Amino acid sequence: MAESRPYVDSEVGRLRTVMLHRPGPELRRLTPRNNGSLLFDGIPWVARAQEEHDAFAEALRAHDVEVLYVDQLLAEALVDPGARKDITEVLLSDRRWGDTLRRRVAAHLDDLDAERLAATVIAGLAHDELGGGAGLTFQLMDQHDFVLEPLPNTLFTRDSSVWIRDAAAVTSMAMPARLRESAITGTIYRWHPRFAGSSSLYGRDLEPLEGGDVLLLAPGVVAVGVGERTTPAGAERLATRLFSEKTTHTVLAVPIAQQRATMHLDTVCTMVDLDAVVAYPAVADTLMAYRLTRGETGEPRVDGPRPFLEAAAEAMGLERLRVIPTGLDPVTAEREQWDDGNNTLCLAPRLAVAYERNVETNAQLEDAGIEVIRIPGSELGSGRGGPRCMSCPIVRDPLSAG
Ligand SMILES: NC(=O)NCCC[C@H](N)C(=O)O
Repeated sequence: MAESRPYVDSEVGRLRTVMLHRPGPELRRLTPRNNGSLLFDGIPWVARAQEEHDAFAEALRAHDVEVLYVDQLLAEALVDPGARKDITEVLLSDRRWGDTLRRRVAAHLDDLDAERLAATVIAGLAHDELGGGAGLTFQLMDQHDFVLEPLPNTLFTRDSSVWIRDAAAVTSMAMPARLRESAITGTIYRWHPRFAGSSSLYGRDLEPLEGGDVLLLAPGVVAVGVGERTTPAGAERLATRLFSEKTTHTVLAVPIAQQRATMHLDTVCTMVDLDAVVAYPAVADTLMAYRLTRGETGEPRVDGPRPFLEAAAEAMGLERLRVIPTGLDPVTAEREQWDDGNNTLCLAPRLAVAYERNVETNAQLEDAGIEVIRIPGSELGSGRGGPRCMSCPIVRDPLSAG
């Protein structure tokens, strides 16, 4: 069967192709010394995390979703010398190194074939992998430190790029620990033959914007969370770019508290049907939205704020947006929100993947007519992300006519 071109215009159109990353050696490099700065809340049991991830991928395949893997796509892209040059430049731009270490790392990377280079980009480079003769900076490094930090959050493919219709927005990551991830997606989309000719909506050097904050509420309507990761300027820049494409009429900028539990909009609210979201009531009910529409001067026109759920329904042409709450009592709701109960991945309207551990939220979803595909996530969840965070949709059936 011919490969479909990338196209995503909603959160709920039938999912056809998705990009995942199976956790690997980069997770084995999490230690109690670095897990905080690498944005993990604990030290995952890697073999179990891989089993859980395989179960996720299998559940998707069982529903006829094609699963692509980041490391394979990157290795395939890196066969092209241009891709190799691009990614090597990013790796060598570390300002902590002097010329000697930079030359030593460059020589090391040069010796790697495409597959091993892709693996190194993700897993990083440990001190003892480089050997001697790398100068003072290298000698004074703690042997437990990494010359190139690992990227354990590659697992959360949602954040480093977003497809909006047929264009890729390679995002600009806010946290230092994740900066290199969008160099990976940028390299894949620019150099991998599968994505040849696709246009680019955003870039890794622009104002911070992460994919977990971007919700495609309906064709032409995009919500962007603004908080710990996405800046107001990032939301505004994305809106400007989308309006110039003429396919988006409304962007809702939604301020969210700048704290870990609500790091992205998709940690408090995701779509499960054409007109329904699962949401953490303590936050969702109080969210406000600024509405951005196409202005005459080319700059977005801003109005509001007004309640998000109301503004969303209006922009989507609905009387109201149904809200399925996370958990029943406030304590359970808070626990299940923390464990990504709101972070579901819709495979089609009323069909969503969710972590099995969020028992109450899943029951609420089923009561509301949503079919829930439960997956284990005890180890995967230690990075604080659920099925939506762990998936980057590349092809969904369109909801719009054109
Ligand atoms: N969209 C998401 O909420 N992604 C989860 C990202 C988790 C990751 N450990 C982070 O802190 O960035």
